[in-house]
Amino acid sequence: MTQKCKVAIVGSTGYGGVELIRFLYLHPHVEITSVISSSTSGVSIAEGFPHLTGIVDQKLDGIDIVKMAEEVDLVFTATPSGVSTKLVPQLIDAGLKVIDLSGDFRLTDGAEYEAWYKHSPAEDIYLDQAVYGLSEIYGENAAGASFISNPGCYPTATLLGLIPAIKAGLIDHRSIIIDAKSGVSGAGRGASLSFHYPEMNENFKAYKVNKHQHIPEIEQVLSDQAGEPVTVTFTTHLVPMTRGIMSTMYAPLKGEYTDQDFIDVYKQYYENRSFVRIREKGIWPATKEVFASNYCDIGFAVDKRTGRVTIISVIDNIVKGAAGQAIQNLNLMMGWDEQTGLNFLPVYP
Ligand SMILES: NC(=O)C1=CN([C@@H]2O[C@H](COP(=O)(O)OP(=O)(O)OC[C@H]3O[C@@H](n4cnc5c(N)ncnc54)[C@H](OP(=O)(O)O)[C@@H]3O)[C@@H](O)[C@H]2O)C=CC1
Ligand SMILES: CC(=O)N[C@@H](CCC(=O)OP(=O)(O)O)C(=O)O
Repeated sequence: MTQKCKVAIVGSTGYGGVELIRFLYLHPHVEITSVISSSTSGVSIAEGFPHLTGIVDQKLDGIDIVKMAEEVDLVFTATPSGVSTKLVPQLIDAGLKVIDLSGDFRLTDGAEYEAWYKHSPAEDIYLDQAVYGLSEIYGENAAGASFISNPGCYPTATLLGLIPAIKAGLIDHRSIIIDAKSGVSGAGRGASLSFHYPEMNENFKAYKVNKHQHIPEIEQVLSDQAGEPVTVTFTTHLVPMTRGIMSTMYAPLKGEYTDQDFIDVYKQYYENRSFVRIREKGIWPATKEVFASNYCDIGFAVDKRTGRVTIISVIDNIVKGAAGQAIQNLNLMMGWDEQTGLNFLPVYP
C-alpha cells in the first residue's frame, strides 16, 4: 500500500483552513497530520468548530518549522497576506512542499505586490519558485512542482470566464469590464465593522473600486494569455450571503458571433476539465448551483444590438476560489486524478 501524503495546515482556524479540513478528511491519499494555529495551541480544533466534533478533534499545534519538516510532506498556508511572505520561505528552506492560499506569491513583480497589497514583498528567489495554480489554465506547470501559489477567488471566476474567448479571438481584450460580487466569507473569519451583521444584512455595496488587489493578478494572467499588456475595469461588491462569487464580464465582440459560438468554443477549451461546466443557451449560472463545490459554471449572452457579449461565471469562493482549488493543485502536483477528494455535487438548495 502506498503511504499517505502527510499534510499540515497553517491557518487551520480560518475559513480557508477549515474548508481544507472538510475536503482533506475524505481524501484517500492524504493524512491531516497537524492543524496549526498561531494564536491557540493545545486545545482541540473542534472546540472552536463544533461541527468537527468527534470527527476531526486533533489538538491545535503551534508553528514549529523543524517539527513540520520532520513530520509532514506538505504544508498548506491559509494565512493572511503579509504572513505568507515570511512563513513560506522558511518552509521551502526546510525542504517542505507548500501550497499557499494567500495573495503573497501570485504577482511575479514584487513592486506590483507592494503597490497593491501594501506589504513588503517576498524575495525574488521565492517569488520565482512559485507556480501559479489556476488549474484549468496552468495545470501542466503544477505536475511535480513543490511550491504552488493558489489563485485569488475573484481572479479564478473571472479568468476562467474570459480566457477561452480571448484565445479564440471572439472578444476584444482591450476594453473588458468586470462586475464582480462576493459573499461575506470572502473576507475571512476576522470580525470588522464592514462585515458586522447590521451593516451587511439587506445591504449591497461596492468596495475597493479600481483599487482591488486582484486587479494586477487578473491583468497579469490576461496579458500572458493575450500576448500583450491588458488592463481591465474591475469592480467588487459585497452581497449579504455567506458563500459564492459571481463575476459578470462585458466585452466587445470581434465578429458576428452567437451564443452557440461561445458555448462551442468554451466546451472545446474545457474538454476533459471536469470542474468547469458550460451552460446551454439562456441558462445562466447562479451561485447556489455551485455552493460548497469545486465547480465553476459559465454562461453567455451575446447582444447583437450593442456588439457585446456578457459572460457570467460563478464559483464558491472558499472552494474553487481557495481550498478546493488548493486540493486540485495538490492532486496535479502529485500526479493523482484532479478530482480526487473533490468529487461532490453542490449543496442544493
Ligand atoms: N475566504 C476566502 O474566500 C478566500 C481567502 N483567500 C486567502 O486565503 C487566506 C486565508 O483566508 P481565510 O481563511 O478566509 O482567512 P481567515 O481570516 O478566516 O483565517 C486566516 C487564519 O490565519 C491565521 N493567522 C493569522 N495571523 C497569523 C500569523 N501571523 N501566522 C500564522 N497564522 C496566522 C489565523 O488563525 P490563528 O490565529 O489560529 O493562527 C486565521 O484563522 C488569506 O490570505 C485570504 O486572502 C483566498 C481566496 C478566497
Ligand atoms: C468579500 C471580500 O472581502 N473578499 C476579499 C477577498 C480577499 C482575498 O481572497 O484576498 P487575497 O486573495 O488577495 O489574499 C477581498 O475582496 O479583499
